[in-house]
Amino acid sequence: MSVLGCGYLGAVHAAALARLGHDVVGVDVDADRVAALSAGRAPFYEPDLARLLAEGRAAGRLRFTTDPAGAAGCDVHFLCVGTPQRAGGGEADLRHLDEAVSALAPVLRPGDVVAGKSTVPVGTAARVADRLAPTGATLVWNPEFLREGHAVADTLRPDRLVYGVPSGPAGSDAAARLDEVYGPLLAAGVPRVVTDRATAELAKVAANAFLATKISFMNAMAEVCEASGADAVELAGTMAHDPRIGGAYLHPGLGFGGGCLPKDVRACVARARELGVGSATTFLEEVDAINERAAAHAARLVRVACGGDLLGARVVVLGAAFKPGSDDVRSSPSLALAERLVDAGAQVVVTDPQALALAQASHPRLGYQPDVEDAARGADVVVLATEWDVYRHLDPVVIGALVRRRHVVDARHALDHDAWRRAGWSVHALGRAREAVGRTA
Ligand SMILES: NC(=O)c1ccc[n+]([C@@H]2O[C@H](COP(=O)([O-])OP(=O)(O)OC[C@H]3O[C@@H](n4cnc5c(N)ncnc54)[C@H](O)[C@@H]3O)[C@@H](O)[C@H]2O)c1
Ligand SMILES: O=c1ccn([C@@H]2O[C@H](COP(=O)(O)OP(=O)(O)O[C@H]3O[C@H](CO)[C@@H](O)[C@H](O)[C@H]3O)[C@@H](O)[C@H]2O)c(=O)[nH]1
Repeated sequence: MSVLGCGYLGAVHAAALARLGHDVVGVDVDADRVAALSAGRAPFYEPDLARLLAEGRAAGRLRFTTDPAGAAGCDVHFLCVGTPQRAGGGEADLRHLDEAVSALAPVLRPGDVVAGKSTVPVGTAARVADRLAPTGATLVWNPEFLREGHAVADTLRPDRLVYGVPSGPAGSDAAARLDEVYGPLLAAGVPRVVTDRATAELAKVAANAFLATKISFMNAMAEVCEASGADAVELAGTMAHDPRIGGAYLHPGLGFGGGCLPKDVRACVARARELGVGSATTFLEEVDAINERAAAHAARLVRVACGGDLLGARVVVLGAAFKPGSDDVRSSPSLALAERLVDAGAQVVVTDPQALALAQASHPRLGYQPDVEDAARGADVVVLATEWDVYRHLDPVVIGALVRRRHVVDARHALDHDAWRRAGWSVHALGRAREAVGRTA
């Protein structure tokens, strides 16, 4: 089988298919990425991916190429190319998908299955299916729900498999072929939902929109907590006891980033607007707006920690990745915060255990320092922006001896505030007015 697009999704998918026992060719237009993957190197940081790539190569089941003709002879093809936000608008940019479909079409044979895994606006599959009709291949939509940082485990043990298939025998045959592809997962009890293509496309978009909604809901409540003297972390903890609500994605803080949630919320807004569905448009616009406010709010906390003026203040930002366990800096809330601080006149030094190279490439005007202790030296404020374990476990006494002033802003609620206070730090955190009151009392 073939996998078109070997980024965070496709490289993991290709390696996982090889693990399931299939012969796999990965196709990507990025020659550097193909060279790295062909040499068995993961082109980005993702735990366990290098091991899976090495395994696939050693078994002779996994190869990579820049030539789409390499997909010839495969009977199942997975579309895993990027669908980023279009420059200057919220819509999804489907250019890469259209190019991949054009490149694939000449090698397709009647009865082949093309499975779209990229996240797309509802209605895209119908359009792609029309384009593929002359080839006789069947298009299914088979969205992917993996999380970066857990991508290998999520691909080999997904919560669910979703097949969006056309009606009729072609659809049933394609579903049966996907059952063979995912045989070991189904045998292990992974639930599978067979539906139409539009529902499958939306199953993915709606899941991400819902996760984003939970995060923004909690951040809105954190704003209420600050205004009223309540505590957002304790509030989230009490809500989590209700199994109808659940504790996942209720962690207040700097908000959601990455290559998925922000652009998928905006693409859903744009598509709902096109379809004339005002409720989804305005609802998700607010989810996005609350998320944008989270970084602005964190920047204000840093200003307060600095005594009201950021001009010339030295601020160390712990974390550049959009979340721990990844080197991905797409729409990283940490970097958005760092940029705001620079705008306000601060001298910002960013550190991160994995993401510095990508951060430096996309945000060249920020200062960078790979070593956390060197980064902290002479700082007026320390900001915890990405909750890597290495930052959670920093010794506030050791860091306290390096900085100029002991102010810490915990934008992810990841530090032991009592331990930091005992070491002489003033601690600032979103949605924790009571702590702030305690501090000034
Ligand atoms: N990253 C995730 O965690 C994740 C999870 C689930 C779904 N998704 C969705 O999967 C899709 C891919 O996301 P990603 O994070 O892997 O993006 P990415 O940017 O990391 O990877 C996309 C890859 O596609 C390649 N590409 C572009 N045009 C191509 C073409 N014509 N032919 C072959 N390759 C081409 C690029 O060179 C790149 O390597 C998106 O729709 C995304 O929303 C991503
Ligand atoms: O309570 C929470 C949980 C997460 N986040 C933030 O939300 C963002 C996204 O986190 P996560 O969902 O773990 O990352 P992704 O790897 O982007 O995964 C999401 O996006 C993928 C791509 O579509 C989907 O496949 C996954 O199911 C979906 O979880 C990160 O910035 C987190 O810091 C919070 O702020 N609070």
